[in-house]
Amino acid sequence: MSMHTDEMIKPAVLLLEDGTFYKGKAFGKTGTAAGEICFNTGMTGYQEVFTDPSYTGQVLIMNNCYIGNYGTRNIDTESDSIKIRGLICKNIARHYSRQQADASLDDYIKDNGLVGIYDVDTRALVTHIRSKGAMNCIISSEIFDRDQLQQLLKQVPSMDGLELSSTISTRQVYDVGEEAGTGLRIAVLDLGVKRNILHCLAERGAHLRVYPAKTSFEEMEKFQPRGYFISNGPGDPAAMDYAVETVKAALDAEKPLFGICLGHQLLARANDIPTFKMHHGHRGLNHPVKNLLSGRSEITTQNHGFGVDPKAIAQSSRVEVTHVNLNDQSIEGIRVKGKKAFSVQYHPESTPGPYDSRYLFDEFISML
Ligand SMILES: NC(=O)CC[C@H](N)C(=O)O
Repeated sequence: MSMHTDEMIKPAVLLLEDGTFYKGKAFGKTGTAAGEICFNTGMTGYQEVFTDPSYTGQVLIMNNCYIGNYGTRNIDTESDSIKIRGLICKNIARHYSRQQADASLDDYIKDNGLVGIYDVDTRALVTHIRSKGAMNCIISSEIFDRDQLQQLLKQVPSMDGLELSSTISTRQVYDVGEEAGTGLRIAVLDLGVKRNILHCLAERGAHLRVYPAKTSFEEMEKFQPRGYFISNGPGDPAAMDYAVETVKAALDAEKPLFGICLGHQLLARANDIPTFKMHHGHRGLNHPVKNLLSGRSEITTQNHGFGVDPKAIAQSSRVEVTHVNLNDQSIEGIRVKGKKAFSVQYHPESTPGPYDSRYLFDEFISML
């Protein structure tokens, strides 16, 4: 049980690149944090979202008006630590209730050294970003001077053109899943992989070998994998030529390949389809997507700020669209003609989110 008393309430501030300024209250670590501001519309799953490596470098607004209601659990994580740079909320739950919880969100955030601001009008803030688009921001519970904050904010790099995967990818090669027997060896290029993706593959009998972001195709071939998985991850796919080369080599070798989110963007790039920075991205648990091959719709989990160019795909002789977003018609899935290579922009592993798209893991496993 976590209690806040009035004496514990300290001020915090938020400044956006366009000068928008909010006063709120501090929680988590006392400090300053800056990055690209983005918002997630999910009503549950905050801990999985905070630990998703694809959020590296971002300050996150949670749209749900209360965060922390069910505390935190040591196992509800998508990586070994919180990856969001900072957190913006309307309310932090003063009490949490869940029998299996290990800690309050407040304690968890403090332990992870995350700077947070709450009591911000998040509805107004999200509406602002939806109309003005993605931009950088700074939050602080130690610096309150706007000029000083503005100076610090100017030093924060734009997400456009930023390569981040190599900063958070595994340093060492490691194995997950069945090691003796099934022969379903998959080489995983870790660009910031979520744990549940590895779990979804391993529970289908795969033996995974997970490699650092800058591993070459030749190096991974030594494992003699039956297929390649290209993971999700943070940053701008346009700044990742090294990974595009790896994907191209896997395609040239006719190896089955599955990509999720960043992996999808890289599969597009490997086929000369450029990516672009979206206005404010898709982040939530209820994005409707239509599978054009089956005619079925899925409710999907999403977390991306870049997309693949629809015009280039329409003109491509190599790639075809398999999934579209029913909200804005953006490209959600592609496959490479004549090859066993496909990818989706959304997150079939969900966590948090619905299980509608788990069939994609079955399809990849059956390709092997
Ligand atoms: N979840 C992801 O893999 C995100 C991919 C990429 N960093 C984007 O924001 O679009």
